[in-house]
Amino acid sequence: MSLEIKICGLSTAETLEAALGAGADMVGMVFFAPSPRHVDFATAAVLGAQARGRAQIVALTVDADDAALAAILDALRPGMLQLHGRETPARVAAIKARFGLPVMKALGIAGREDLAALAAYESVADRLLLDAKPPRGAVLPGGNGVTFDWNLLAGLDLARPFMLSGGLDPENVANAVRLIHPPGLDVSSGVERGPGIKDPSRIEAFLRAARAAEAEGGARRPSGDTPAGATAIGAKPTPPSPARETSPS
Ligand SMILES: O=C(O)c1ccccc1NCC(=O)[C@H](O)[C@H](O)COP(=O)(O)O
Repeated sequence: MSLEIKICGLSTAETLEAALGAGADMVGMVFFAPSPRHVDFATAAVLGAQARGRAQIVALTVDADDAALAAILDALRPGMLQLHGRETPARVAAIKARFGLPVMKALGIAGREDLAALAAYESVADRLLLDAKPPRGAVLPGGNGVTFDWNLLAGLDLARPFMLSGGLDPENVANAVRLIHPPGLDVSSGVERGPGIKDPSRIEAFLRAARAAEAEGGARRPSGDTPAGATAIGAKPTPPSPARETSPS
């Protein structure tokens, strides 16, 4: 399976077009009012029509109830739901049963202990999004531009595909691909020129860098086979790049 790349938090026709034109596999729209990337239903309907048939459309929600989910689905008509709140495995299963869409569950990773939650979710979700845990005091559960120690995922072998997420950008994504060979990548802040303001040139640069690293390293390797240029898996943890200064507007 080739590397799947999601550009998240798109909110304008111009930046959505940049992501689609640059070959994004998935495009995410955020339905979370405190986010600078939040889209209203009218905008969602327009962006959904623009993206349909060109990439997987992902609706991103946070602890939304069934009525809110139904309204979002009616507006955006997504192909996938991303649950980025405290949804339990049972809630994930209930949403799948109720709405009949593939579900990607986001999980926050800060330390090895956070990997314990993966098993319960990989049995109910179609895909996992492994994001950095929000920094203390963060307003948003995601989209914070913060990385975590990617070495924590060395040799990770899940029953479901996962997307590496959190603080990725055009400058660091190649190393993430070489180190982890993730099945998927997800980015939001790292392709913006300010909170919620996507930058077409950074979207294009991110996709270009990720695809080049994928071509260089090929498909996912068994653990222990570290390609040249990458930090040896299991070596001294790669210090996360400094959290980007992002503050929700
Ligand atoms: O992006 C947001 O504003 C957001 C708000 C509330 C919940 C989740 C949110 N984003 C989820 C994503 O999938 C982001 O792409 C992911 O957290 C990575 O963000 P970043 O570190 O900025 O690349």
